[in-house]
Amino acid sequence: MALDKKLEVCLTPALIHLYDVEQYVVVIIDIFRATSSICYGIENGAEAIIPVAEVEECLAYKEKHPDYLLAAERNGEVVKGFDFGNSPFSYTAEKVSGKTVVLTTTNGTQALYLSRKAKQIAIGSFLNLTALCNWLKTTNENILLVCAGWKYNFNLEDTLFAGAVIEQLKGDGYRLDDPALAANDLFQLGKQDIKQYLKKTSHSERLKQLGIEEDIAFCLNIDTTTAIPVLDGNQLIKLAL
Ligand SMILES: O=C(O)[C@H](CS(=O)(=O)O)OP(=O)(O)O
Ligand SMILES: [Mg+2]
Repeated sequence: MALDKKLEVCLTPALIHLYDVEQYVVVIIDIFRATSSICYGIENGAEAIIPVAEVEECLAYKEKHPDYLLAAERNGEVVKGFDFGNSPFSYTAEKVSGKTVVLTTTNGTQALYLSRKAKQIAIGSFLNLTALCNWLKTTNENILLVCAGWKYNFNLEDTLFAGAVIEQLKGDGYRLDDPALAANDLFQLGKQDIKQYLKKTSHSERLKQLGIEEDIAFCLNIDTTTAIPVLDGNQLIKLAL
């Protein structure tokens, strides 16, 4: 089979300048917790989630749209005065159905901003893993998996998830780069028990100290949703299939 499409991994947003993102469908990955919460919110009927890089940008939206919900998180905590932060439990149908949410987080929304010129941007998490992969297979495009990492550094959970995506796509005519091969090798190490394997991550430790271990377990549930959030203009909406 001719390997005519690229399947690559950007291990941290600090490396995004190495890629010509316009040539790729980009998948943003921030397992703990931004992209898991976005997938859950869109699945639960949020009309749109508007990702912004800075807290101040959230506030500017509220002036024009008093009905929007404002979500802001920094260093794992809800920013004072905001409706909620980055916990998936804030994105239930009761809270977000029919609503537009403006969201800024420490890592995930930064990765999104830096990838904004991509051919198309989709949001990935363990929650929508198989739905995402099935759709990616139909795009017939080069794919770049962008790991949000932690403060521009590498992290295990986002890379392992990239490896899980590669597991479903490899063999479909993609040419993998070395980061993609490494991510898939990491997935082989952790796949028997992902929750156990990722217990050692520094982010699990941070969230545990904040008393939000349930968020970690929730973000590692596999295939509990099917919605694929995609960027349309400046907002994330459910991809119409
Ligand atoms: O809210 C989170 O889980 C993290 C916070 S941090 O990594 O501890 O700063 O933000 P995210 O943008 O979802 O990685
Ligand atoms: Mg994160």
